Amino acid sequence: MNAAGNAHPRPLLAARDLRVRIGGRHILHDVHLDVAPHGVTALLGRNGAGKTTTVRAILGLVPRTGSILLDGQDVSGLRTHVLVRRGIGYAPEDRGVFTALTVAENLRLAERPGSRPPDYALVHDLFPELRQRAGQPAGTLSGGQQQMVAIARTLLADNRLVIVDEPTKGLAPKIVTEVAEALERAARAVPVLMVEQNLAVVRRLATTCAVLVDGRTAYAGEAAPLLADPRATRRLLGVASGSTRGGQDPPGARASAAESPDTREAQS
Ligand SMILES: Nc1ncnc2c1ncn2[C@@H]1O[C@H](COP(=O)(O)OP(=O)(O)OP(=O)(O)O)[C@@H](O)[C@H]1O
Repeated sequence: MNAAGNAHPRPLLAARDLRVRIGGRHILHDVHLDVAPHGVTALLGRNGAGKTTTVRAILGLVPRTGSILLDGQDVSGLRTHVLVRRGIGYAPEDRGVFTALTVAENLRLAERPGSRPPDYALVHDLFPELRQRAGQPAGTLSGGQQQMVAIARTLLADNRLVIVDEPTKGLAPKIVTEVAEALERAARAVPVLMVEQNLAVVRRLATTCAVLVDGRTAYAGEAAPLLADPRATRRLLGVASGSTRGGQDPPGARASAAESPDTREAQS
């Protein structure tokens, strides 16, 4: 219960009727998404469903319509640099690491004059390797280490929401576990919106989720009931929930919210 006596606290970020059109093509039609004020919210969907575009729309990196509230304040019309100043951190799918700069220099880029001092203790506790490799050019790091730099940067800045896009993509299983552990601990400090196709990672980290199908929200709610329903995950994500990786289309599989009577439909 929150102070108002509601079972569901106000979402930290609430996107409604988010639409994106690029080059005359409708990429997002009607996305709505609530990011919980605590822990990890997962954004799921098959390849090409619109997950990255949704994140980019929230950040103002693509022209969008619809409403976006951050902590109840309308931020729909704000440009990216203003949203960043308002405390939205972003670790993009390509990690956005400056390869010619050292690890320490990459981290220093996240420091924001005038806001609270960067929490290097937290970052070095989560990612001890980054302290050891402080003087190493980031371009010589492994993919997993670069991912750690990208996540660490979002934690150093004084952010109230961190968005990570496919943090475990392409990583070896051992590194996936390390990144998942770090995110789990990071989410105790700041709420996280995570685009992820590794359902084992989603199961471990996310309490709430939204599933996109063809640029529309097809499910929004608790993650556990969805992941416990192999028929629903097969329909919406293209895999049975016992599988590790969502997002791939098995032959003959077709995600359709309309044909999912046992799956809670998205609510406006
Ligand atoms: N700049 C763009 N120009 C044209 N089409 C685009 C652009 N960006 C995305 N798209 C298209 O929009 C659709 C959604 O792409 P998006 O990257 O958001 O999906 P996704 O769910 O993140 O996919 P993936 O899991 O493969 O990363 C895809 O069909 C993609 O080809």
